[in-house]
Amino acid sequence: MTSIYDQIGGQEAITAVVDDFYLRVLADADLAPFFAGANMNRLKGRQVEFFCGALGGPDHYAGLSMREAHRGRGIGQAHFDRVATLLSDSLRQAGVPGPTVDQIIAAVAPLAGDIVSSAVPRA
Ligand code: HEM
Repeated sequence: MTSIYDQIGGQEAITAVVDDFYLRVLADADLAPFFAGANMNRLKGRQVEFFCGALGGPDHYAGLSMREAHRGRGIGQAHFDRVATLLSDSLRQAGVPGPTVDQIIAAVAPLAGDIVSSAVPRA
């Protein structure tokens, strides 16, 4: 069976989606503060590698585990859900078919267990 990675256009497509995704994240007043001081180019590179591996493509991800990367950042479930919504918007914008978008969001949803560390979303 063709991987989601191949279906959506491989690394080039994922790079475009990740670029668009972080534009949306940084434009969101609730999410932007989490990324103050982040090296966005490095983060984008890691995110592209992470998604390539997670969606069935080549796995060159050498970054931190999801738990290590997000520990102590006070990320609530509402923040996670907002990030998932923006990712979904970027995927649709890139022309990824709805059912495939749903599959991708379903694949990342369980990561909340490692990423969310605060029950109460930060105001
Ligand atoms: C689908 C969910 C998510 C995935 C797949 C993901 C993936 C990643 C990856 C791959 C890294 C880089 C780790 C490294 O440097 O080795 C990272 C870092 C980070 N993530 Fe996430 N993340 C997700 C959700 C979130 C959410 C919901 C927030 C906050 C609202 C967030 C905030 C951050 C921050 C602040 C960093 C560190 C940036 C830096 O200073 O380098 N992430 N994430």
